Amino acid sequence: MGSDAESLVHVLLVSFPGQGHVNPLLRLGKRLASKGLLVTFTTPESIGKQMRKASNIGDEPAPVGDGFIRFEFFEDGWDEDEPRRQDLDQYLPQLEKVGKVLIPEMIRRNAERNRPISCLINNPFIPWVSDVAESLGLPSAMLWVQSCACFAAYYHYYHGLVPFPSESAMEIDVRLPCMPLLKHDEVPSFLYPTSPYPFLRRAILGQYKNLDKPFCILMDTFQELELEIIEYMSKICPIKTVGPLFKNPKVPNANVRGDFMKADDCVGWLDSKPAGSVVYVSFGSVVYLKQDQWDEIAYGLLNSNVNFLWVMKPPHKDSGYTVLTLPEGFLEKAGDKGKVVQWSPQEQVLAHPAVAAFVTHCGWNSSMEALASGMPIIAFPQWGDQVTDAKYLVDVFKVGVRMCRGEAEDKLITRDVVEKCLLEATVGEKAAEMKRNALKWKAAAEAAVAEGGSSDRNIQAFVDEVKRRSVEVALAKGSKSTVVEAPAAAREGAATNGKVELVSS
Ligand SMILES: O=c1ccn([C@@H]2O[C@H](COP(=O)(O)OP(=O)(O)O)[C@@H](O)[C@H]2O)c(=O)[nH]1
Ligand SMILES: O=C(/C=C/c1ccccc1)O[C@@H]1O[C@H](CO)[C@@H](O)[C@H](O)[C@H]1O
Repeated sequence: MGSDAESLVHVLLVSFPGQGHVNPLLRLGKRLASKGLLVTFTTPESIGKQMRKASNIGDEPAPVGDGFIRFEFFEDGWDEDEPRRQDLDQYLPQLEKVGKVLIPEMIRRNAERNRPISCLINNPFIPWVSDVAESLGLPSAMLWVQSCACFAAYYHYYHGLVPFPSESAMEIDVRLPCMPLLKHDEVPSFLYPTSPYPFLRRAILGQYKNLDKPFCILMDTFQELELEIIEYMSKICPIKTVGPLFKNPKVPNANVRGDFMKADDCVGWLDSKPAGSVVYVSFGSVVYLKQDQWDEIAYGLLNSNVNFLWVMKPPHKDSGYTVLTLPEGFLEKAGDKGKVVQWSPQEQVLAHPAVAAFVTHCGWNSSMEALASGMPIIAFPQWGDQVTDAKYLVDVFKVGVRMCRGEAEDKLITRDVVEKCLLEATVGEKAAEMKRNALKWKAAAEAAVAEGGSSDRNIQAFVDEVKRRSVEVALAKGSKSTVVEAPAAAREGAATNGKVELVSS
């Protein structure tokens, strides 16, 4: 590795191996690199393999702005085709067991190769990363990859601060400070007593058990979007909002991406469509609908007569899902009005002038990408944070219409409802009003990440703090020579050119 990269303060980003987690952490990594850090991104090799195949990930550190980003993956201890990876109840403990050994080894290896790590950053579902940092005397931070509203909901649940739906009172509404009243089915659904995903509730609440360990909780949201709840929770936890992370004003190294699948080409097809004439339909990387629901959506799309781009990702072979099919003759009937792909370049799609609205499962990444692209949505949430995000997108941010309330309702949304929602979001006064609101959020998002905006200031403050702490870490370890760009406070009385040289004892 070039000595340029070796002289920079080095942070290690450890990601849960899900697309909705890798994307925001990698985007944060690029942002930190652009501000002059050396960033190493790691996640299990099973995903590393897919990322290398689908995206442009080389062996050398990639230059990003003033810094660099590089990748190192770790083995999770299971065979390549181990089906238990799809069962998080088994996989999360395995990841913790292996990660607690291999991440310290990775950190030691990097120190031996003249790039000592000064800080660890993880995303939710793998809260043990802050234990690793603590055991090695390193600072850690956590990137919360959902909304601040969801963060607050989990916080109040964990500390038992307000009543939540329980077995004896399933349908109670939940009143949280600085938030609209949440109906029982608008609370993050992992908290329902009947949730089929108790392992995800455990994983997320594990993060709250460890919440005193990270010195900073970074959030992929922005001050202006969730003002009151961010201010409220910031008095309790060391929160810094840094989103929307996907909107990087300086677009440093757009080649570094973390897709698990190569995106199909659909931009040429979009180019051939009139402005505001296409509905984009995607349910993210994990949600998988039932065949009868898929059929209703298909007929709703045909009957509404809109142009559509529909993502139909293949299920993982060990997921237990059967492959969805389209109704017979569907593609012929749609003709050039419709395009079906396995994976889309979503950021480009949402920014495309042909796209009028987005039917989304309301994962937080998709929600932020839509808001920051000025894209009205049609909410089709299923579980977890998605049901809360849908509430906010429709009733608080006012950029969408609701097509369903979530998986727990167990209700087939018929083709008539699908058609009605598609038309409501694309034609008429309500559609125009949602578009105006969406464009306001787009402008606010751009201002937040622009130089001097709320998220940009927070990123810069975080980078300065990491650099300051790296000096402390190096001193405590009596480590080998590390040159850092010193933050203003540390510069006083220090060496020339704003650099501090620490020499090993
Ligand atoms: O065809 C697709 C579908 C999704 N995404 C990306 O995958 C991520 C999905 O994250 P989200 O939180 O929306 O949902 P999840 O997949 O975690 O449920 C987002 O960054 C999307 O831009 C994409 O690039 N192409
Ligand atoms: O990535 C996941 C969940 C992955 C999973 C779940 C069950 C079995 C295997 C893998 O969740 C998504 O995370 C996003 C960020 O927290 C969130 O916004 C999306 O709604 C989730 O779908």
